[in-house]
Amino acid sequence: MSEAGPVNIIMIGMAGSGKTTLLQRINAYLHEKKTPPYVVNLDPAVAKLPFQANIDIRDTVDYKQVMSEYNLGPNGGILTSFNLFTTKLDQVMSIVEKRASSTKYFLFDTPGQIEIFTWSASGAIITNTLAATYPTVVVYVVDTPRTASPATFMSNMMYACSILYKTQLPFLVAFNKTDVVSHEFAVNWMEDFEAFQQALMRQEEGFMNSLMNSMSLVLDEFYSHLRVVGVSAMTGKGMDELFAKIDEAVTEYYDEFCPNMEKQLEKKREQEKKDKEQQLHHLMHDLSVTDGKEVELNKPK
Ligand SMILES: Nc1nc2c(ncn2[C@@H]2O[C@H](COP(=O)(O)OP(=O)(O)OP(=O)(O)O)[C@@H](O)[C@H]2O)c(=O)[nH]1
Repeated sequence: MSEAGPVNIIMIGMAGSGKTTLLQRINAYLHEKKTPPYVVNLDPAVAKLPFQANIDIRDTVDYKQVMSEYNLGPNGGILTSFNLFTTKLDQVMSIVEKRASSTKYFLFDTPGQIEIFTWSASGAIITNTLAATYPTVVVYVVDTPRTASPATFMSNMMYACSILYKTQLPFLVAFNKTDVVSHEFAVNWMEDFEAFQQALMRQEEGFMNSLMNSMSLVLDEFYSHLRVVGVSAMTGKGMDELFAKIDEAVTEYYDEFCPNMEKQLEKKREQEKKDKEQQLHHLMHDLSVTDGKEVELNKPK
């Protein structure tokens, strides 16, 4: 891994949060900066893209055909298409490697059904493969106006938190649609626990109130390390700040993610070595038990 390598940016977020629109905004921003990105669409069900994807999952699999062929519903069709595409990931990676010297950013749009990417084996294979090759940053897109109530804010943050812990990748939250509602309330709730509690008491009652109170205590630790930026995919507001946070996330990739990954690999290698030694030990033991006599194998009936 070289520090001059390109950066993979993976857009993740709830359906309708504005992933595709924000990706298009980033695309335009990078074209303006004379560093055109390489764009990969991983959403098999998107009807129309506002940009020309360099690699498009829809060119490889037709999710409607997959649905009828395997007798699946829409989500099953999207997941199966996604799995089928992942079998060709080596081809995507060879393109990424070929383009690495001339492209600074690779952008990945993911399906609106967020769990298809975040909780599937294929999603993990894609993120792990990308992160093992070049700095990879997750941009978690939030629909700010729809997150203005404490309950939706809390569930969105819990989701973001679970994705961070699952991927372990440098992460940032992009509060989108700030042309409609400013994200200041969210920053305030993250920084000031009492402000969140007051908002909670105004809107939620009973069980929900105490549940969210406990959850917000858990999230406190998550907030303290979280990178947050307010953007508008529609107007382009916040793009410089977004890229400043992406730069910070890339630094985290080299300073924290890579050494951790190296430690985990070392642990895995040690375990494999131990397993091999144990297998060899068992084999030697079995050989000495049979004491040179021919071992009788089960005959097929
Ligand atoms: N006002 C405003 N609307 C936005 C913004 N970003 C996206 N939208 C609108 O939000 C809607 C959803 O945007 P998409 O980009 O399709 O969202 P998505 O997350 O890719 O959606 P899925 O593919 O279904 O997951 C569209 O109507 C966009 O025009 C923004 O910054 N401001």
